Amino acid sequence: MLRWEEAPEGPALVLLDQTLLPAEEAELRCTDVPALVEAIRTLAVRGAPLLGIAGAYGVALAAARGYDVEESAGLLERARPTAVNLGRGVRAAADAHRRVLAGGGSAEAAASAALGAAEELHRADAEASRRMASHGLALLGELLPGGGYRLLTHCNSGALVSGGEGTAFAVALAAHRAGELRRLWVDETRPLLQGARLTAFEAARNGMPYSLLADNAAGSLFAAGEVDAVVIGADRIAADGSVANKVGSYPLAVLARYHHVPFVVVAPTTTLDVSTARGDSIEIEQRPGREVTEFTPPRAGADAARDGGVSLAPLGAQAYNPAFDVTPPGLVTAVVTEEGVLSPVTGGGIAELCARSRRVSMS
Ligand SMILES: CSC[C@@H](O)[C@@H](O)C(=O)COP(=O)(O)O
Repeated sequence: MLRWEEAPEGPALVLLDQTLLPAEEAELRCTDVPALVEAIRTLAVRGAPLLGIAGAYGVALAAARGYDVEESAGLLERARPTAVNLGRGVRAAADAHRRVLAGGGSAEAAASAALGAAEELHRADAEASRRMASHGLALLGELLPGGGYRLLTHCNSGALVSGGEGTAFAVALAAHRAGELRRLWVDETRPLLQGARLTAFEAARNGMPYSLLADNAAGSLFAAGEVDAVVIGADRIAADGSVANKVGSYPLAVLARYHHVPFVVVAPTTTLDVSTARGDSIEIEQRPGREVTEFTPPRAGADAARDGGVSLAPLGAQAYNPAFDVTPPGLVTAVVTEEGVLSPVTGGGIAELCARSRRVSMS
């Protein structure tokens, strides 16, 4: 969903602008770091794994175009706080760049090392996605031996956020290809509608049986016995197994527990963060209140910050708009990574997965 482009006037990072989906599939060419930072803040590029990849390419872009790499890395890393992948991707490329310079290499060689780190991260994420889909499908087979799954998902975790086919969505897609997906329930995911705009778009593209629901309809769906499992992604998993993901994930976990339905988190090991001890230490991004009080339809050239949208509330209404919430490990049935499945979710298990991944992944 993004690519590096070499052009006579210099390199660019080309993104599919997710703010315009599903109305329009348009590309956004970032030729400098401020443009990429803006694309990250406005969610033109989004989702934990892709943020890591974009951040790494951002450092490569700064290096290739002769900007101050350390300063650019700082700007990128601070663009959004919750997904641990962003800082990780940025640091992986910045470290590669720094190592070459420290060894007496040229600026060109350092830039090429930063690009190599970004490409490696991109490739490794595609591979992780394949392995998560396979582990996740096997897990569903164990949890739901009857087959014919009705899966509920939240936000967007497919190819739009990944070097491959995604995280939780990739598991649902694998179930579909295996002939075992009876229905994908797609939460619309207020206020920015990643479910309605993006997951439904990906489900339709893949010919999956899906239905969209307003987030507040989930309770009645569980009560009607229509959900066999919840599958969601993650933006950061703390050392104790707490899972930060799109706001609205935690209420689904509570519902799932009450209704004895498995709640499965699918995330690459690059989303595990053992340096954050507990869920309440995870920084939760607070977004502008107007995302709740106004609606800006996806359309070419629209910019919610500049144009505003259609008012949904009285002028001057205050709003609470956290982008993420945290689900405690006790409510999570399993965490599926490319290195295997952890169930039950414990701090020791997270540390073990993380240690295993260090051989293949980044610090
Ligand atoms: C692999 S997707 C996991 C998460 O990144 C996803 O569920 C999510 O919360 C994305 O939030 P967003 O604010 O759209 O970047």
